[in-house]
Amino acid sequence: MSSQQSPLPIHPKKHHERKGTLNLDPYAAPDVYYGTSHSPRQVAKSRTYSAIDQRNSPLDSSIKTGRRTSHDATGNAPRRYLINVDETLKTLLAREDTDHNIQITIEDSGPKTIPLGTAASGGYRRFDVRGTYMLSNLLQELTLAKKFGRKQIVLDESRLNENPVNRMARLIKDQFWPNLTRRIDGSNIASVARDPKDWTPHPRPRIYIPRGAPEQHEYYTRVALEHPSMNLDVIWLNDPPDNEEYVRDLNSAPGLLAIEMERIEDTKDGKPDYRGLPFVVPGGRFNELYGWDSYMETLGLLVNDREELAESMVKHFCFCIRHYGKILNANRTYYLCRSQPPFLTDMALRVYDRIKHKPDSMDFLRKAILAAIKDYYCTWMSQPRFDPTSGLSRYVPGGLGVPPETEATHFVHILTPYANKHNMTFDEFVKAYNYGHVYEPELDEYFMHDRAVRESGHDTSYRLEKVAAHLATVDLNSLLYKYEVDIARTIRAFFGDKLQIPKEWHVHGQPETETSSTWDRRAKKRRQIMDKLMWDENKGMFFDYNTVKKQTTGYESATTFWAMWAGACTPRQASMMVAKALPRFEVHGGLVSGSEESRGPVGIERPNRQWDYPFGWAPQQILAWTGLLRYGFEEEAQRLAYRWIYMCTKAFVDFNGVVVEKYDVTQQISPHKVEAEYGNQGSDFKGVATEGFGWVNASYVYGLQIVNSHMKRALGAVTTWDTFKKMTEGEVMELKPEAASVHT
Ligand SMILES: OC[C@H]1O[C@H](O[C@H]2O[C@H](CO)[C@@H](O)[C@H](O)[C@H]2O)[C@H](O)[C@@H](O)[C@@H]1O
Ligand SMILES: [Ca+2]
Repeated sequence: MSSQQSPLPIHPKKHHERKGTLNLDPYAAPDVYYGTSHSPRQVAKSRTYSAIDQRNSPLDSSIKTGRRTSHDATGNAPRRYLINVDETLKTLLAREDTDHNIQITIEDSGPKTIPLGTAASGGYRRFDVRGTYMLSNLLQELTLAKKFGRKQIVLDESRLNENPVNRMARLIKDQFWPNLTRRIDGSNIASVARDPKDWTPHPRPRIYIPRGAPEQHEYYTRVALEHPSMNLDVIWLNDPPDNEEYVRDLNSAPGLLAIEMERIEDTKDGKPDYRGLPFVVPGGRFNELYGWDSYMETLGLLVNDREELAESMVKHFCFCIRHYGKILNANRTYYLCRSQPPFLTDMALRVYDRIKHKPDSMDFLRKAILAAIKDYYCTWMSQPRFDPTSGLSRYVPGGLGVPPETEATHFVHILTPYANKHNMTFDEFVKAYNYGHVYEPELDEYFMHDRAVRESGHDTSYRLEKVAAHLATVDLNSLLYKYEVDIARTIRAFFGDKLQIPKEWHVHGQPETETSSTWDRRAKKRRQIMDKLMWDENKGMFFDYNTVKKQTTGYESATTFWAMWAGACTPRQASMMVAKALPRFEVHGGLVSGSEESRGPVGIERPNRQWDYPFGWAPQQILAWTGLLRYGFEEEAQRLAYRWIYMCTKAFVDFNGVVVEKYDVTQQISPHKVEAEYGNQGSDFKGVATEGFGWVNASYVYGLQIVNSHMKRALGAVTTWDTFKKMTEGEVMELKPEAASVHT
């Protein structure tokens, strides 16, 4: 074949010229792969495309009719295809997407094969791309190429038949994290301030600024004046910002809450200029800085060497604690009274460990610990969250009325009987109730618990429904135990056992200097109380403690393993949890949130709750793996990580690269299909998933640090745990060295 017909790098003399363009890493990120390798200049220079014999292009009639064609064999060189993007996309979807959802999955019943012309033959020789996985990868690649404006591409086959574990990990690193990354500043405020959950008739971008950040008010005011078309509303926040009536009233004009910015070079006319620090959002309809999602994401970001992102998320939390008094559920006005499970100390220590060579790293750690101490006192150890009788803490956020951010229909079944009772329409009743024009103490009680459920992050679950605000949960108290030990350890190890508290971080009644012994005592005390009030020796697990009824709830929840994560249990308790509790939660795809028995029967009258059986969530897996490793249960940690990674990989392979917020961990075939409450964020994409879901992305790359290389190979071949176990029976499993460092 002449070089005219085959101008791709098969000619040694041409090889050098094409370095960095057509000879790109086949696994390069899409912006590089479709941006550089197929730049218009390169296309014009190369005769590749003009050399395509259209009669033999992948778009000829034989493809459209699905007829098989004969192929030439090639040598051992990696194969590349020459593809006209639009037409191949059209043909591919027409043949293979038989249920028309713009995804190619195992539920489609097309011929499952499409011939593509090789680049080496100028499109003349063709080979079949076969099977759901390769075809769906083709769809994903073509969709990406189109997004980058490519009309024609040279596509490495290795992008289509890539080991699925490598592919998913690669997408998380190169695409999902960047696509989930946001900043809030003048360059994008008009779009990021928009809220897909905004319920008002005329949404507009609004940014609320705390009184302690006048520089941001000045900055955004200038941006709004300079860009009137943005229609940006810049509003001072009241001080204090979390008065319940005030927060309720803000629901008629909801907006973003300002977070940390960095000063950059002044504008041309000498005005102070700022840039928002980056952060990662959870994904789906959640487009803000979230509380515990950010911690989970941090674990994945650190695996993927994105410490600068993790660092700035810690800085955002410090900003939130300083100006809003807490780590917010998320930075929207309707979350001003609500926090989420606190992970700041562990997050900051992990980040510090990765940035300690930087000159300002000690400042970073100091500020984060000062912020965590303030969060501890103001949020978690103040009433109503702190229960002085038990000495434990509960999720009890403030707030009035109906949480506005849920789906419109979410509370219909609860509120309709009250609307009928007051002879009002649904909307009239909600308004009257929110503004105290009708008095319904039972509803007040219901919504107090509902808000607590949301603050717990486990929204929603029969474990917590109608009782959450009374519960000293295992999860929260384990996290606070971890705060206490981390603070003690940090003060001792980094601050000479004397941490001075500057004025801006000082809390009423706090000593001017914090020392480790106080924090050690607090931790010891909490552990004793947890042991006394929450531990069940017979069941071998910790249970939530009802501070009103003064008894444990008996609801079996995977949050029992958080005590292991935090180091709040004895080695003996840890062994008992492994022996007795673990079998109650371990299923096909890892850990289920709670036991089926505790959840009880479900049906039309009692629908599934997304944080109950049979659903499994990334944070539960991550914390259990880390806890198990902490107490020396490597085998169990590896097995659970294997199960979870297998399940995510299987869904990814069979369902067009899907990565979702949560999974039905009992399902072998389509675990990503979850019919509960808010649907499943991350499943609704056309052609290609571009973000995954923050904490699942993190769990995947973090879990890959825990399984050993043998397991990783088996996962790449999509081998179930049971098969893998049979294959390796009798072998002694090696523990990956990285696994030893996954806990702090
Ligand atoms: O809008 C409904 C609820 O959405 C959030 O909760 C869920 O998503 C969060 C983001 O991934 C996650 O942190 C939480 O655990 C999920 O249950 C939000 O946090 C809730 O406040 C909100 O009511
Ligand atoms: Ca389909």
